[in-house]
Amino acid sequence: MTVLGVGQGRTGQPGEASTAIVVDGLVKRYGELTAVDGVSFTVGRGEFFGILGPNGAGKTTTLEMVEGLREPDAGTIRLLGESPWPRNPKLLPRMGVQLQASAFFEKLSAREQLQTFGSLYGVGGARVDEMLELVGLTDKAATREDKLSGGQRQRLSIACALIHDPELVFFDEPTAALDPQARRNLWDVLREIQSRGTTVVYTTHYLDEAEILCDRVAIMDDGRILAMDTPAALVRGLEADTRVALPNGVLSEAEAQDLPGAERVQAGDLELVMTTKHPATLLQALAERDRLDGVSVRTATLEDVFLHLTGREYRA
Ligand SMILES: Nc1ncnc2c1ncn2[C@@H]1O[C@H](COP(=O)(O)OP(=O)(O)OP(=O)(O)O)[C@@H](O)[C@H]1O
Repeated sequence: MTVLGVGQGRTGQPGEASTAIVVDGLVKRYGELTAVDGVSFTVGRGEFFGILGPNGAGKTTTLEMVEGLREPDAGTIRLLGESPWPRNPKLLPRMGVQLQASAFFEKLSAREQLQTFGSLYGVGGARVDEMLELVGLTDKAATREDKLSGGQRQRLSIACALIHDPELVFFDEPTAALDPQARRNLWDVLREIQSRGTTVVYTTHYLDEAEILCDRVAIMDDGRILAMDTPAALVRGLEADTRVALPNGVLSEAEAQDLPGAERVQAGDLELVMTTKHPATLLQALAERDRLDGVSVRTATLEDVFLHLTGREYRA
């Protein structure tokens, strides 16, 4: 396992000032079950850090302990240099936690929800408008929260978590149960939040999404972190083959076998699949022969990393 040290993420500046979170040896038991089993990680300031894993991996329990909502059985947590447990009032203005949509105040419009949350921190007015704009809800400002779509409600709950301009925000599965388009819209919002310098810690069971959004990820299973690094480094560490496929009829099997870089060739019903450790060589050879029509290239993903780590297919 490769573990990046303090501040070696986006900031590249090692040292205490660049550290937002330090978690060491976290344990949580529910009766016989050890839901979180010795979890340690560090998040640098400004980093977008993802905790990934299938259902029941222990992501939410970990997040709730880090947020100060749940007491750990063992281990230590420092958030912005402070301990979040027992409830630490000094941290509250500096961190944001996305509440479940069910925690909205009843019968209020999107704008009123934000104003109400804002008033708890003494902010309002322009900041409310700015947040509506950030999450793309300006034209829904007057709409009651229970009349918003699932994606819009998620975006409103993200805006509520950000209303007081925290240094650090936590999102627990913000894109769960959204359709693909709504998920993508939310990715833009999450990226924008990060580009403003906010540290983001989020959980997801969508590995493809984490690969796109996160600076670093921790892959969890059965209460433990199995690997932690940038998505690219985790995938690179597999040294997996690249799969280059052409629709049938573009190239014969014999021609494919003669191509430089094509290590294995498999003729299927619909396509011819070549696997290679040298995709550039193989693609160049195909280009020279003018055989790139309909080509598809698949490199390894975090799902392959999960398979490699656990020996089983990833099931979100
Ligand atoms: N309050 C609780 N009491 C007893 N067991 C719990 C409690 N909360 C969680 N668990 C169990 O602890 C394990 C980890 O749950 P957790 O919710 O942290 O996982 P998760 O990775 O967030 O999963 P999901 O993606 O489904 O939310 C699961 O087996 C769950 O059933």
